[in-house]
Amino acid sequence: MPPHPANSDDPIVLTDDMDLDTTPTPPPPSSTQPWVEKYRPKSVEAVKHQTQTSNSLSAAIKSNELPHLLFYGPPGTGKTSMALALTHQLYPPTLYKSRVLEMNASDERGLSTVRNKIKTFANLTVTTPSPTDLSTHPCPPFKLIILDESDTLTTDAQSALRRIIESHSKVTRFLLICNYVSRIIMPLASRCSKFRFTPLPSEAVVSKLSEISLSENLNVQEGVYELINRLSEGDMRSAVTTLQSSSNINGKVITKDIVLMTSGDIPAKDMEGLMKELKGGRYEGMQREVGDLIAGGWSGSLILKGLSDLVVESGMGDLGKAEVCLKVGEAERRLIEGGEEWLVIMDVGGCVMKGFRETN
Ligand SMILES: Nc1ncnc2c1ncn2[C@@H]1O[C@H](COP(=O)(O)OP(=O)(O)OP(=O)(O)O)[C@@H](O)[C@H]1O
Repeated sequence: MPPHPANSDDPIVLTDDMDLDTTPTPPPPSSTQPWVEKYRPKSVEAVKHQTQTSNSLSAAIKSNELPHLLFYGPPGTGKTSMALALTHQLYPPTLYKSRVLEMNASDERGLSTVRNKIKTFANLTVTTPSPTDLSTHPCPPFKLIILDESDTLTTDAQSALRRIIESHSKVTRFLLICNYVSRIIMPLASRCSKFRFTPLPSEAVVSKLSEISLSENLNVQEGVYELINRLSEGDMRSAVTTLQSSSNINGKVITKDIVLMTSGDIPAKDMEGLMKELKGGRYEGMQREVGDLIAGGWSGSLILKGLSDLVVESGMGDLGKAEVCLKVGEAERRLIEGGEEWLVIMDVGGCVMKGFRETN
């Protein structure tokens, strides 16, 4: 393929490798489908916790008017789900392909993609909706381009995108999705209404997991939801994936041990011995327990994670906890630099022991 012209105002040339077919591939049978897809919210109202955003978008759907949008926030908080729900509520299925372009910028980060694929789609003429289409969907008089992971676009590509947004605003709206809003250049960000997605609180995670468990007929044992919530740290994708992986391993019965096994964390009972020795201030016991964990195949970084989680939940004083957190940070760095695992963990263990001693 010949190189694309450097000037963004040059004519666009359609080439064979310019794939504008946005027809979704048929989903796999629901039994093999990843649950994150199977249970993806179908409407903006069904996206949990991001209430301000859902309310604003519901109003936009009713008014049939939409500004350019920028969704940003940490992974697994519902940005892509909200964008897809919005487009499916706006456009009838028959016109979806000609009105909506879904792209992942991290696959195609360069200037030529922005200039060609996006600009070509923005220039396409659209068919007029039939009365039936309009009876079920608002079908606004503009196309919509969803650009996921747009913070991975190069600065040049973002500048080109800004110019395209300016010149095509009458017929095309853009919906940018990213994790880091600070990586979007100001002239682009300032043209969009920004919506911040925040990590999901435990009620939202537990509610979603309960809905899935009910639908999948799972027998979820006590404490499992709370454990998955803690492990997923506000990331719903991670929470749903952990539940599905646990079910893949153990069928319909989900226990805390299975969850821990799939999450890769050290089971609490394996850390209990070490915590007992640390609380009791027994140095030799600590040496033995750390040796056992390492001999059991657990990596230094997992032992540190398990240790810091237990310390944070323990009754140790705040000052002691703060010192342990600093020590763990330093220990992680030493491990990355090739420090000897046993020595690094023993050093943290000494700090934990001191924290408990000073608390008592
Ligand atoms: N707020 C939410 N309410 C309900 N389900 C959610 C929510 N957020 C995420 N999920 C679930 O997690 C899955 C992944 O969410 P989604 O792809 O929307 O996250 P994202 O914020 O776009 O993440 P990333 O930044 O990694 O692309 C969805 O399929 C859905 O099942």
